[in-house]
Amino acid sequence: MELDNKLFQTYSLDQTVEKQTEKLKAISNRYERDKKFWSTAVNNIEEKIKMMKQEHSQLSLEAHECANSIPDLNKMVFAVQALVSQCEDLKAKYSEEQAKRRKLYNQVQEAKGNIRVFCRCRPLSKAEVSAGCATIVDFDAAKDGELGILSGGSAKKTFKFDRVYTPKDDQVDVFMDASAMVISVLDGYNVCIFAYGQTGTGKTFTMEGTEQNRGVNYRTLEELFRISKERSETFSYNISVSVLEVYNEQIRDLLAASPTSKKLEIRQASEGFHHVPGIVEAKVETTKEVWSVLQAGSSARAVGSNNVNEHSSRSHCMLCIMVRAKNLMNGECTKSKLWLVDLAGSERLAKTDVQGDRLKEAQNINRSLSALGDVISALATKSSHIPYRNSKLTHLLQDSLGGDSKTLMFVQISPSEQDLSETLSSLNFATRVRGVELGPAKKQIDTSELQKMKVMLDRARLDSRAKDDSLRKLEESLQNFENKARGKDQLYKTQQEKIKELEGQLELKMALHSQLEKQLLHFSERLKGREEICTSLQQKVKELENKLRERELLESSTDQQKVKDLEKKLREQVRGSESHSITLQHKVGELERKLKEKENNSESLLLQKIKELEDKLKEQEQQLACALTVDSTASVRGTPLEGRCFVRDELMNEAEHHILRSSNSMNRPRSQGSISLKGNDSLHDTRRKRLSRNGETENNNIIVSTSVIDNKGRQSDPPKPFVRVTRTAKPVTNAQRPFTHNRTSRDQVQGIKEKDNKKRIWSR
Ligand SMILES: Nc1ncnc2c1ncn2[C@@H]1O[C@H](COP(=O)(O)OP(=O)(O)OP(=O)(O)O)[C@@H](O)[C@H]1O
Repeated sequence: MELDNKLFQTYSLDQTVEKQTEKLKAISNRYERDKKFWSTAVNNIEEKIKMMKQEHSQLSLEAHECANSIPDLNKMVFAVQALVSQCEDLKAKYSEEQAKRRKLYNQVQEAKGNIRVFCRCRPLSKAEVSAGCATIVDFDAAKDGELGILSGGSAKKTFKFDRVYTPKDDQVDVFMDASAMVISVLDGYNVCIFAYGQTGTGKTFTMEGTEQNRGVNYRTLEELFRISKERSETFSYNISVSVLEVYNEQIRDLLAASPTSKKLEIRQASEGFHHVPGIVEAKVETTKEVWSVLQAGSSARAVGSNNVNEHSSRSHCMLCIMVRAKNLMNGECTKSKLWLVDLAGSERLAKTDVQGDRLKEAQNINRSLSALGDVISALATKSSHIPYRNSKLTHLLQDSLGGDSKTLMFVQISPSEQDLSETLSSLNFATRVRGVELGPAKKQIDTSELQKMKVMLDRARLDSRAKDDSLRKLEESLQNFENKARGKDQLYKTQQEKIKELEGQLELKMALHSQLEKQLLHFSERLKGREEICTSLQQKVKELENKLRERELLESSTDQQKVKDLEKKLREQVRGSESHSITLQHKVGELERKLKEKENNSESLLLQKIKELEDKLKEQEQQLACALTVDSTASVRGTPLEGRCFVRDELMNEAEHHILRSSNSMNRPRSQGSISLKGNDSLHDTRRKRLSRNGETENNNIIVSTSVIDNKGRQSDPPKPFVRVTRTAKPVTNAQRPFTHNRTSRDQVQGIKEKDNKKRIWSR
């Protein structure tokens, strides 16, 4: 019990310890989790505080800056307003100045003459030098635009031009003077630059040039792009290029992808604007594109010709640069043309020298060049009719030659004495051209753009309104900025408050953290104490278990020994009882036999006794009858009839018992008396001994013997109240059973016999 108690206590202690450990584990886990959480939270808060402090300092700086910058901003706004108004004024002044500049420029141009002639003399070619050709050109007064031709040895013929270029002057020098004329096309004037002269005098060299020494064409376009870029804020330009060739009075598009048989004709689209429908207008935006376009035209010119130089000298190469300009300030749109023409060779061919196609070519060239001369003559004489349509060349140049346009002529001459006549002829033609007085150039305003200009004007108004709005918005944004600054101040204050709150929270959490650590230490100490108790208890339990095992071992060995001894004794007793039962059975058999004999002898004696008893009975009946008469008188006094009957029955029973007792007393001493003396007593003794040892009573055993086997000899289930008895009765050996069984059967037989005797007695 102690062990059990101890075990139970240890078990309960274990359980409590386990629970406590679990609780402690949970607490420690929770603590660890909380610790981690709080440490991360603390770190986060610290970082946030740092960030907020930084933000705070930044915000405070910004707020200070904002506060400081408010008067500056006000100043800036005023300055911006002033600048806007100044800008408007400047724009107006600029446009006025531009107009004035253009007017003055044109006046200068007009003063110089709208047709300007530059004379350029090529150097002697190698062939000419090797041939020992002498130079007939005098460049002494070239800077003053004077050129002397030494015709024969006598006299020097002088020619005056706008510029005279010596063979030493390069392409840059030539273009520098031409560029002023070129810029006019961007201002909306039609311009024509053409090179006139004898074959091989350097027309193509001046206009096209080479890749290393690029000519007027390329440099013109380059300059146009440069100036258009410069003016990109005030003007937008759209530049396109067409390359044509007039050969044998036929126009050929040199930029066309494939040569067509269809003849290109000149059409008048509007007043002062002629064009060739169907020609390619290549839009160029870079100088690289220009060069590729010019190269394409140059290569196309050579197609179908055996001798490139010959072909180029027999056709007019015309480069048309179309400029669409838009003044972004006033919305003025212009559409102007710049013709750059490399004319065919101007040499006069003798009719007898050439025939056939060559003659036709020469005639066509002469016709076109004389048409050009006629046009110039007409322009010089201010004729009402200018014969532009006499040739394709003049027809194409109609818009850009004379009238409202500006013209520049390069008269190319050879220095060689061999080409003297042709040089003089060219110089005379050039002098004639230079003598032409043109009226003031007229700007080619694009009338179709008038509507657009109106729209532009409206847009400009809208823009000015939008600017006003933007100014208002600027003011509003300034106010917003001020408000933001105030809001930032407010935010700064709230953030400071938040920081304080967070610091307080942090302190609280730190205190909680330290408290939790203390709790953890306390719990860990308790846990250690419990663990020590637990280990000591476990040791005790182990000791007790060992003791218990030892005891169990000892007890089991002694019990086994006892059981073995008892078994031995029991076996011996069983053997003794078996031998005894066998002797008893023998005795019973003898007794039964003797009984039968005695029954036979006693029957006569019984009959006598029965008679005696009958007599006695009769006497008693008589006495009873007398007594009944006495009782009848007594009944009158109140004795119940039932009571009398009872007395009678009692008497009868008594008589019966007497008879039975007598009969038994006669039978039993002989039949059962010896058994009770010898067999039963000894059996009872042994049984009593066994029962007394087992703690049972004799009666119980009797009950067992009667309860286990019924009258019919069948074994029935024992009644429930005797369950314990039947269990204790089990050790009864098999040797005893026949005895009990015999005894009961014998009792039954005895009972039956007694009943028969009674019946017999009563029947008698
Ligand atoms: N100013 C110059 N400096 C150096 N060389 C020049 C100059 N002018 C012309 N030449 C050279 O003279 C030669 C003939 O020139 P170019 O072909 O330009 O003459 P052209 O008048 O165009 O002839 P064509 O009428 O046959 O076309 C070329 O080889 C060219 O390089």
